[in-house]
Amino acid sequence: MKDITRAIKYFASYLKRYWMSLTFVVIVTIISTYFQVKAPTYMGKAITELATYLGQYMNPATHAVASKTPFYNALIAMIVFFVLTAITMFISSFISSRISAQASGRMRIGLFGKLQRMTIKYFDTHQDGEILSLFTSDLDNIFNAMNQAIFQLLSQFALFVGIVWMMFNQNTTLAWVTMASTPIAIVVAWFIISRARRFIDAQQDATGAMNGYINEQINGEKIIITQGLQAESIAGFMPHNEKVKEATFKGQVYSGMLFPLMQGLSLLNLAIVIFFGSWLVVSEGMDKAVGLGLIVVFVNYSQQYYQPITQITSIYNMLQLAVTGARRLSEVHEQNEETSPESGKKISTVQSGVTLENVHFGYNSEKEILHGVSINVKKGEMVALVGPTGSGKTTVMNLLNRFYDVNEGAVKFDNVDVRDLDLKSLRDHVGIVLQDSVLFSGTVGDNIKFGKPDATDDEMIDAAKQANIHTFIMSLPDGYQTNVDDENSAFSTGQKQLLSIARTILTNPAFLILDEATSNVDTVTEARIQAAMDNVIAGRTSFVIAHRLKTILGANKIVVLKDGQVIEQGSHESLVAEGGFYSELYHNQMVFD
Ligand SMILES: Nc1ncnc2c1ncn2[C@@H]1O[C@H](COP(=O)(O)OP(=O)(O)OP(=O)(O)O)[C@@H](O)[C@H]1O
Repeated sequence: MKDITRAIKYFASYLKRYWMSLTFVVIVTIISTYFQVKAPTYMGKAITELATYLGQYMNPATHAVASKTPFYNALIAMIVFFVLTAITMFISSFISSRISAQASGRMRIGLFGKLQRMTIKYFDTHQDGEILSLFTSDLDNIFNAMNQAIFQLLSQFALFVGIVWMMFNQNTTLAWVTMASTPIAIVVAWFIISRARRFIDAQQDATGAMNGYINEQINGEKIIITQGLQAESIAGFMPHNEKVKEATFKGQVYSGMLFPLMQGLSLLNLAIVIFFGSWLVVSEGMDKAVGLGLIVVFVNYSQQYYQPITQITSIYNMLQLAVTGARRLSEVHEQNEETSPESGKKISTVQSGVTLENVHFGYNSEKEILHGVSINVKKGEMVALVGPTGSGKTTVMNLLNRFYDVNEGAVKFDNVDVRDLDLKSLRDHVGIVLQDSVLFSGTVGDNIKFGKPDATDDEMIDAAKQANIHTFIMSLPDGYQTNVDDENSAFSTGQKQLLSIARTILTNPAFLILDEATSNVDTVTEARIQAAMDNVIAGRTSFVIAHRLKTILGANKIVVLKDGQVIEQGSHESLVAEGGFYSELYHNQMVFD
């Protein structure tokens, strides 16, 4: 019930701007239903008039006065009503499709916009596939429901009410006879739908598990090939496929049963209606022509009567999926967004330095990761952070850029707490080169200009030269115009890092964070990256997280982090002389290098 309230709120928030169009759809649907349920009465009238005409025509006494005009009039009225039904249905379906497309378009924009305002925590705690499925399966389910189910629900409900109303208007006894089998129809439809739904749910679960397996195997394809495990991989796939096949088949069997069964029930009902109708006509001594007309009218209503029951029960599944989708999207919209203070201080450069003051931090309340960390980076200095894996180096970087807020203590730029700084201004002046460099679709030039789209070509080339990547770019078929998606220009990890350094150089950040930018590359590329890093660091206040200690020998200060605490800090020489943890780390690495 909570889900339904949430879904209604979600739909209402997007649909309220279309209230005029929606009201129009409701009115047109009611008019359309009126035409649809009224048409059979003219069909009945046409039959009555035809029977009357034939009676008069056959009788020599009335032969001369027999006229087909009333029959033709009723026939024309019937056709007009059928045509009007079709036209109004088309209008209503056209407008509701437009509303659905526009509303789901807005939902998509709303979701994408929301994601752009979300905290890093959200992305750290949700898988890519999970986020992507909000756009693919959830929004699709919502669109389908809005486009088909809601319109269907409205029109079928109106049809049901209209038919019942018209039947009672025409003949109460026959109306009850037609409706007598309703409970059976509802129970049958409900049983089949709930069985089918169980298998459809099982099918979705099995498909999810199968996709997970495929994803894992594709990611590990290199290991599978090198270890010759292809046959095992296929063997592991088989049970997943089998489960999907079974559940799909059973689901289809049940949902496929619904229409034939309802059709059968409807035909049985038709026979009952004809039987009782004829009995009624005879027992009430009705006029032959009127009685015939009445039976024709009820034959028609009885056929139409089952349609809403079948349709409404069969769209239940679609509605259920849309309710789930709306709940999942509402949950995203309820997530915290990044906050920037009302009139946050703006920064343009680093005047005195960047400091962490007695910082305590944990990603969640159960586990503290940093326990009172204090680091001071003076203006123009390069400070390097080293420490074993899991010691909290990346966490420090996350706090410097305000991806997360500290629990205790403070991160300060020129003695101003980052929480008091304008967030955009902070991000504009902090440049980051991450461990995994990402290229966006577009050209090499677009990628370098990503952070500063209005940069001139000369500025772009200058940044690429400083990043040691210009010569490589010029060797590509289209130089800076080369598309990064082009399969002939696949970029190595090192080249991606150099492009990412060029991108950072172009934004000319006041404070620079380099996160393990030299891991995963060969020694030649490492030397090029080192030179590029030296260029980007020169004259800037910077903070480097490095695993390869020789890349940070020139740092003004090295801070050693262990288990979330600073255990040593000083210059390379002084730390080596101290003979502590750093000294041991350095000598161990020198052996391997
Ligand atoms: N998003 C997160 N949510 C919860 N815990 C996290 C998150 N990111 C990191 N951690 C935990 O915080 C601790 C410090 O991780 P961090 O990534 O800062 O270490 P690191 O020194 O950068 O390690 P490495 O050298 O391996 O990159 C680890 O115990 C890790 O499991």
